[in-house]
Amino acid sequence: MTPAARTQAAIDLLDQIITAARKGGAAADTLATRFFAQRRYAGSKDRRAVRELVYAAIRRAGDLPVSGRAAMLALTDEDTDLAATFDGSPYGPAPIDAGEPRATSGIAPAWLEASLAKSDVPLQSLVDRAPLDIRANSLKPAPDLPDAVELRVSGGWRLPSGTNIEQLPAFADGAIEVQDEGSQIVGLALPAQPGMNIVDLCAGAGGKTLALAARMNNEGVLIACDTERTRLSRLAPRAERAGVSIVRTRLLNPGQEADMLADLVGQADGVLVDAPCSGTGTWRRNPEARWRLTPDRLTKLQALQAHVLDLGAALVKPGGHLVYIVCSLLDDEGAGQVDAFLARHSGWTVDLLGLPAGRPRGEGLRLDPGTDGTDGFFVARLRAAW
Ligand SMILES: C[S@@+](CC[C@H](N)C(=O)[O-])C[C@H]1O[C@@H](n2cnc3c(N)ncnc32)[C@H](O)[C@@H]1O
Repeated sequence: MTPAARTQAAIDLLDQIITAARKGGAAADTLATRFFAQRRYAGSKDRRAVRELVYAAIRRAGDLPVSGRAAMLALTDEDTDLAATFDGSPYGPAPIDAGEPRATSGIAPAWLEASLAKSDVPLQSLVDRAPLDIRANSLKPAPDLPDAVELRVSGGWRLPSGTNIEQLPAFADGAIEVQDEGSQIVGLALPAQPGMNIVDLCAGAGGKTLALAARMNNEGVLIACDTERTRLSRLAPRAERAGVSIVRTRLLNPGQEADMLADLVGQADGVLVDAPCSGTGTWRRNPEARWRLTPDRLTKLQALQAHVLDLGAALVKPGGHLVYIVCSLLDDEGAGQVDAFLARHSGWTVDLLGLPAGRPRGEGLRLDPGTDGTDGFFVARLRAAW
């Protein structure tokens, strides 16, 4: 592909991403995969170049751009080579008209930037590129990763960006899992020992479940729940690959969770509530997610967070732990949720957390990309009365 054709391809893909963000369609990564599957003529260098242009344009635009062309034009202000590809050549974009609309640069839509500021969130690095972190699975022999750099968390490693992880023998053997350093760190907040009875209430595809199972040395009971069948169904094959046999999955029906969890009430040594959230801490990985969030969606997420916290609390046995995690930096989803929980439930106390990253925020700790170099998280550990 010519440089101009790559620019036009990036504009076309951005148009699809913008439409999907507006209408609640597929994520950018999924759209990119489909886009290239339909354009077999694009070689690997073309695909990489187009992806880079697309993600640079997404990262730069704080709010939903009016079009893919407007998003790309915003990049041309600092990139004269890119501007030169708007040359009207076959397969290339039309020449730039003075006064054409350009996407405005920023970190997030104005309402969201205001919420982040209210929560004292350092805005720098929120949409930077994320590194590639893995967790070595202690249930398997130590992986051979000559180019890896050790992280602050035991068993955590950073691989050179661009590593094709799925082609590493250690991945096929279940000796490593992709997991952001911050995610590994906040998971440590739940005491997990061999023989314990633990519930991972919002397990998803099991990123934190598998880390818990390894810390339990695959001994005890680990019940992984979720309301999303597709996500939860990805856990069993991952567990098998990782040599984990203590996980029992339980698919919950939204609205009927309490009934479906009734047999577990008051039984768990520990419950992890890795709650559904806005994902403001993971924009490095899904930068277009900030175009999708609305105040109404945020309000609904907050109600869901309070709901899953209450569900989780009921499962904890006297003296047991409830750990609340969100990959959001907003106080309304983090520290504020824990304050509201403590106001609703008497008899719970808060444990001080000593983790290798993060700073105190309300009754918990917050990790942010700018300060910690991890995805953003809030975590708090609560203890049930004896
Ligand atoms: C942040 S994600 C979990 C990520 C996962 N723990 C991991 O480490 O990869 C939140 C999960 O909560 C699930 N969820 C939403 N509502 C729920 C509910 N009422 N009960 C249980 N899980 C729920 C979502 O389907 C989603 O998979």
